[in-house]
Amino acid sequence: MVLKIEHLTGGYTGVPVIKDINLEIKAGEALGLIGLNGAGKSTTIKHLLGLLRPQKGQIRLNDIDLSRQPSDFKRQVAYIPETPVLYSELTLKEHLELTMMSYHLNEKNAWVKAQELLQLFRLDDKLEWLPIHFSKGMKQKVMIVSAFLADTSLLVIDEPFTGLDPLAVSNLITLINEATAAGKMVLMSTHILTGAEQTISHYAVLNNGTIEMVGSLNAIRAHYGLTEADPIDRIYQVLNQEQQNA
Ligand SMILES: Nc1ncnc2c1ncn2[C@@H]1O[C@H](COP(=O)(O)OP(=O)(O)OP(=O)(O)O)[C@@H](O)[C@H]1O
Repeated sequence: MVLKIEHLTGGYTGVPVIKDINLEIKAGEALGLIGLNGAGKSTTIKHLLGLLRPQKGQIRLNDIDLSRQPSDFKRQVAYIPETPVLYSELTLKEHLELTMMSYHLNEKNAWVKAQELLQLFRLDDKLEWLPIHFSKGMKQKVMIVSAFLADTSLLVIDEPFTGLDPLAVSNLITLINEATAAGKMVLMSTHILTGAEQTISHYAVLNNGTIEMVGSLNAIRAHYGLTEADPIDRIYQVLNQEQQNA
């Protein structure tokens, strides 16, 4: 399996927000999408989820083209949004049943996996709860459980670490590492670089709607003139300086 984003130009109106984006994620790889606020990370993700129509370019998972076979493509993709999206009238159990139906999962096998994930995130005794009873972090955990339950080839994760306690962060990192070890692909947008390095194989830096570079953490350090002693988050200061000089 390979995800290919080729010459993607798009956005919300006629004026493109992202321009000529080229990205590739192979089986077993986790790509970190980084960049300042407004750089175009969420817009790229919205295109990848089929929520926005490209002005130019294409997105393919192997030979499945998103614009031509949207249902086949979307069945291969699970998404963990930055802000949890839950139906107020559905219990946790019903949310998981919805995931099982949407992804055509075998219910018996899926419940075995669901129980493991629920236990990991300490939600196993909350199956009858409605979203109103959940804290922000618990809602985020429901999104995580649903996404890993879906067992798709590609996992798209937007700002995964905000709002989670350290135990949940550590469990999420373990799950992502297990997914890539099993040959799945991950695209993760994140501002929190410390910690992300435990899961991410390479990074793409978005700056003002274009990909400025793709590479390992060391390649990024070299590109932006950072030394090994510099905290990796220093990259944001360099990007900010670049924008001010432009
Ligand atoms: N719904 C929208 N309609 C019009 N323009 C939008 C919309 N959402 C975002 N934009 C614009 O698109 C550009 C890229 O925004 P995007 O949300 O992709 O950035 P981001 O890199 O995800 O930022 P952040 O780190 O703040 O989440 C910004 O200039 C933003 O103003």
